[in-house]
Amino acid sequence: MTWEATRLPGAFGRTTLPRWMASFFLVDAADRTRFQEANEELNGLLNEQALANVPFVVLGNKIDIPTAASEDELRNALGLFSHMTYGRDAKKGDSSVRPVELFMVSVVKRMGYAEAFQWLSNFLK
Ligand SMILES: Nc1nc2c(ncn2[C@@H]2O[C@H](COP(=O)(O)OP(=O)(O)OP(=O)(O)O)[C@@H](O)[C@H]2O)c(=O)[nH]1
Repeated sequence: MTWEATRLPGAFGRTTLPRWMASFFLVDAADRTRFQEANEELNGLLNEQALANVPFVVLGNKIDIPTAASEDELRNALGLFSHMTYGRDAKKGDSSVRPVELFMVSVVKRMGYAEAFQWLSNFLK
């Protein structure tokens, strides 16, 4: 589980935050024992004022493991159904929804994350 990287803003302190362009949150989709912990950590970050307008790419990793959670299961476990997102095909511009999206990936098999970067590129132009 490698969400420590997304905690980096805290290390700078609230008054000296750099401007974040995007946040990546990597969850081990094959480790259901840590889904609750991941849910709390992610929702804490989503509620950070400094990250309010930052696109969140949530990566459900290790989908090459047959017992890994499905996208729906992980979305539900992380509470992502409650966050309105732009959707996979939508573009930047609708300020009423927040860019938070889940992508299922396998880092070792190099699967899935190209789509995530493609989606993110919609918000960095
Ligand atoms: N099967 C599979 N293994 C992976 C994948 N990505 C990383 N791993 C392996 O998972 C192992 C542990 O890595 P992580 O899950 O990132 O764990 P960590 O962040 O170091 O440690 P924790 O925070 O304690 O989970 C390593 O041996 C990685 O090679 C993947 O996509 N599929």
